[in-house]
Amino acid sequence: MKKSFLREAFFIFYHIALFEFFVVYPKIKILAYLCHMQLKNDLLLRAAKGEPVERTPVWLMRQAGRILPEYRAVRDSVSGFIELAQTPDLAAEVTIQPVDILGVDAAIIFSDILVIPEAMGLPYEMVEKRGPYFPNTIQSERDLKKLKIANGSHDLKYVIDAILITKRALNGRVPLIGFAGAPWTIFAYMIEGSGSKTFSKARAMLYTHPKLSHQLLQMITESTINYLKAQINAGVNLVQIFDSWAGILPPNHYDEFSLRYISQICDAITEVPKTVFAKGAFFAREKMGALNCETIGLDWNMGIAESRNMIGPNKTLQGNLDPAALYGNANEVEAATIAMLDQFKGTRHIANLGHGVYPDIDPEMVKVFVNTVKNYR
Ligand SMILES: Cc1c2[nH]c(c1CCC(=O)O)Cc1[nH]c(c(CCC(=O)O)c1C)Cc1[nH]c(c(CCC(=O)O)c1C)Cc1[nH]c(c(C)c1CCC(=O)O)C2
Repeated sequence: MKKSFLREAFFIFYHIALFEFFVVYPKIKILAYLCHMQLKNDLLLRAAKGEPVERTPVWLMRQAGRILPEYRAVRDSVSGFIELAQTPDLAAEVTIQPVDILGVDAAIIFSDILVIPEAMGLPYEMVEKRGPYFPNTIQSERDLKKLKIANGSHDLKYVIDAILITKRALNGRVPLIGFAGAPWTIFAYMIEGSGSKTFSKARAMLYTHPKLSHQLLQMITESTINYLKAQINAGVNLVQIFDSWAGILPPNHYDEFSLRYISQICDAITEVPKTVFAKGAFFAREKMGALNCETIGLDWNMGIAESRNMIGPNKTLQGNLDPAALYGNANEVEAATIAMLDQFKGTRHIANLGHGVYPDIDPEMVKVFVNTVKNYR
């Protein structure tokens, strides 16, 4: 009798324990995870999806690094940009600085578009005051054979770790933006080996070796998709593709060697909203309206009303104050920002500059820009 009672008690206890462990505990964990992940400010995501917003969200391209003395203090504590980007705790710290100091509505993970060539087997250096430099470049089939398709979570683990730390530290205050370079812009650096006014070696390659160009662009595209998916799994809420050198291609080459690959990326990324910023691609605006993405970034040369007509009503537009407008005094910055906001008329808009903020801009003027957007109705 006593024995069978004990057996019964053990049996019940055993099942309760099983239920707790496999049903209740995971549910609590998932709930905690969701609560933690719930964004307190999701203006950027709602604006990207075309949902109603109380006010226009605002952030700045290249807001992490460049302008803040707080950034320079962290950077001076290590050997330079690359070590900073590869130290997840520090990368997370400088990612969050603009949220704390400038009051922007989103953070963008501190890294660089050139981590992709490195993960494919082509390392870069960052030369003080001159920019990126690749000791080896791609010139032939033989060079291409040395490259591999990058695996985002393994080859770029330091970025993924920085995202995980940033998400925890942000605690849902604002969304975190992930990013990558567009395949054409990455290709341009891999062929040219450094920045250039004309990228003539990279453009020559499209004429002299079209097949090799497509092979390399396809490898970059697949690496980029892997990388963006790894960023999304780690918690980024939106991704932006930077095609910084879009504007140096003729329209037919832009279709064939850039848009085609951006389009593959947009189709492959289905988990979060996507922004495509193609600097100088005024000639491609109609086609960009047909991309499978939520937001199109405008540079400051692109007319706002004209861009809306060409891109259509079904995309959010991001931009596009001239970065040089921030050299003005507070009244001038405010007036320029209001003039820009007036033209967007509040419809599907994310406020930003028309390109990255310039390194010698006074952070106080960035605050005037941000606060003008926040107070605008
Ligand atoms: C073309 C391009 C690059 N990198 C990037 C682009 C696309 C955007 C654009 O068109 O501006 C993108 C980028 N680079 C960096 C970020 C971090 C996040 C952000 O603040 O937006 C982002 C989004 C950090 C960085 N990338 C770089 C720095 C400066 C390094 C330093 O601290 O000295 C930072 C903070 C270096 C870099 N990296 C690159 C160049 C040409 C340079 C040198 C000149 C410069 O500062 O822009 C390549």
